[in-house]
Amino acid sequence: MRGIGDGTLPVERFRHYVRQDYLYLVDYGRLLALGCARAPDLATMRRFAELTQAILVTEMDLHRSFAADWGVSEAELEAERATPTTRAYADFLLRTAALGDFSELVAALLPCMWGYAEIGERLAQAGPPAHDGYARWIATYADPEFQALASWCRELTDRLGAAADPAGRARMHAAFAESSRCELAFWDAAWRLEAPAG
Ligand SMILES: Cc1ncc(CO)c(N)n1
Repeated sequence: MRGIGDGTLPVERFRHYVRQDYLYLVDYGRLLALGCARAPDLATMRRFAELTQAILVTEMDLHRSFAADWGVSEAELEAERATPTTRAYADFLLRTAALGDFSELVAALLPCMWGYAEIGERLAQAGPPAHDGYARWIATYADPEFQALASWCRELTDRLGAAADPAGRARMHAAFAESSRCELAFWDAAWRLEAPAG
């Protein structure tokens, strides 16, 4: 992340990250769409629809723009093979969405939004790097709209946590912790240029 902030990140690591992140975002979009379907009220449904749109359109446009810069087509991005780390993270999210309750789903999606909002904000405060692509990456996550969606996710998690019984809260904690571990592993996998599964 520091390498994105100061423009020194070797581009092969960034490329690896963008290609795997594209696959990740497809499933993250599915998670949000499932959240939309399961949301307890219409106002929450609308937010989930907005979140889904923000990921599948705005955020993935960023990835598509990088791919275009590298002469990589959208179809090639989609055809990329997932690494074990990408697969494990996406499987965990979708398993939680399929088998857990709405509160667990929300706790599982929070580290993704919160982590990137935090990184985007901090790197933006330090000023844009000389590298155009990395500056674009930072601007996407520092954007007030992304920041607002991340804040809303935090508030929703707090509300659901306050309303949950101790066992429900423990399940939320577990989902949040597992997702946070997956986030860290995802950065590390790009750094190591992890090979695709199978
Ligand atoms: C792995 C990962 N987590 C969170 C985000 C932010 O949506 C992202 N693009 N990728």
